[in-house]
Amino acid sequence: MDRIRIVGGAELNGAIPISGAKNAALPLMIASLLTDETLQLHNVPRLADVAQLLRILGNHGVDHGVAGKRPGQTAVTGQSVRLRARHIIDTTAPYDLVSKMRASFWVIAPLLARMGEARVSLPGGCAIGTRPVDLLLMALERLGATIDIEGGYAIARAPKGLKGNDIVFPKVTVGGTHTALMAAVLADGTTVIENAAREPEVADLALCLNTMGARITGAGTSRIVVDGVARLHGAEHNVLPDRIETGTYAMAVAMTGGDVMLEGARPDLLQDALDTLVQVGAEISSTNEGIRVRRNGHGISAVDVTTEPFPGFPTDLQAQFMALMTKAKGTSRIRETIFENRFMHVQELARLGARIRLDGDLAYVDGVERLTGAPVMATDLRASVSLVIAALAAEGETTVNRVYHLDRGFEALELKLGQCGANIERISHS
Ligand SMILES: CC(=O)N[C@H]1[C@@H](OP(=O)(O)OP(=O)(O)OC[C@H]2O[C@@H](n3ccc(=O)[nH]c3=O)[C@H](O)[C@@H]2O)O[C@H](CO)[C@@H](O)[C@@H]1O
Ligand SMILES: C=C(OP(=O)(O)O)C(=O)O
Repeated sequence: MDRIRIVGGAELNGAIPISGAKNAALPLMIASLLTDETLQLHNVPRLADVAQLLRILGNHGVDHGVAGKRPGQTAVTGQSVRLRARHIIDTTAPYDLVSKMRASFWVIAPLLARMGEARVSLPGGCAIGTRPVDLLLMALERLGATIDIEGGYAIARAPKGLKGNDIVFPKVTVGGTHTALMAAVLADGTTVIENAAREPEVADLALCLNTMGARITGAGTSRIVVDGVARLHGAEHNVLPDRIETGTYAMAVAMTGGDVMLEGARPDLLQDALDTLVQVGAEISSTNEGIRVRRNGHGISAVDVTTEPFPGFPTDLQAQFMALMTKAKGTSRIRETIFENRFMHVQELARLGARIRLDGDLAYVDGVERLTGAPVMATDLRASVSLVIAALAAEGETTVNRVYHLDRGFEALELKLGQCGANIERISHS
């Protein structure tokens, strides 16, 4: 298993190209199941999750190919992926595939919409908490599907097709909104999704679906209206930049000090997190090139945050922000409201000398003068990168084990940080 070795203490200076968003690329790839024509996606990050989803889609009959680089794509980021689901050969997504990646459960919606049936293994929980799908199934039922749970599988059937209807989500769910959208686009009549997730990745999916011939308005707001169409066609679409990767590197610069241009990053995708970083003591400016993050000289201050659905502070940046707060002046209170167990990084940060107390969904982080390197273990994707951020500012050497978590969501991490001056290397073990 690969490990990452970091010797802390170096400032970050230079430029980091921001990759396409994992959490947009995955539902966009799944949308290829909705048409028998080709969907070509550009700016798809090279990640383990993308490779795994290609395997899952292949099982349903999707042909794929990497279609070559576009001008402007660098060696470090992105690939263009061509997907064609000319024939769906299997409407079952088995346990051994779905259990490896939660987002693959979303295939249930396009398979049902196009084929009238889908049999998809329930995803189960993961390190950050339970990952329920009751609201995703509720959305499909509202569109006329029958749902049976048998042998660990959700079996959705709509032999006469789906019918547009109102779907009111009792809480904001990104997966639920993706599911509702992908089912409603081919339903007969109009669907109104109330309390829809406003995450940019939902709007990106809707934009792509509209390019494929769907009729969706209001994506990016909490009320989305979908007028169903009989069929969708092929399209070409650019995946939007990864706001979580952007925020992660912004926090790394705030942690180490320095001056880095996050190329291609869009401030509108993470305004709340950027405002928080300004309160912490970083300087943030937006240019045509991207977002410039600087911190020179003075230290960082403790700031409280609460994770919330978009446009609030994202749960996917909570671990990274906690790493930053370990060296802030004062005590920061960090409340996690989306996942009940997303504090697995706390005990590993403690190994580097962080002082953090947990009380239910609240973490109290008392800033310390110095962190010191140690061997640490990644427990999930964002937790693992929080350890990298802490290690960059720790004295001495840190080894981050279980790097496969990082490879799920951070493209060329050691290259991107290394070219800005970080002392970081991957130690490969075959
Ligand atoms: C709103 C939110 O921040 N969602 C995050 C969530 O999306 P993801 O799509 O995984 O999760 P949801 O947005 O669906 O879940 C939001 C909340 O709703 C609950 N829920 C969800 C579905 C369901 O059927 N029943 C139910 O009760 C969840 O337990 C959770 O507390 O994790 C992703 C990966 O970390 C993040 O990128 C998303 O930003
Ligand atoms: C936890 C994440 O991914 P997933 O929902 O696929 O587990 C994430 O993107 O931070």
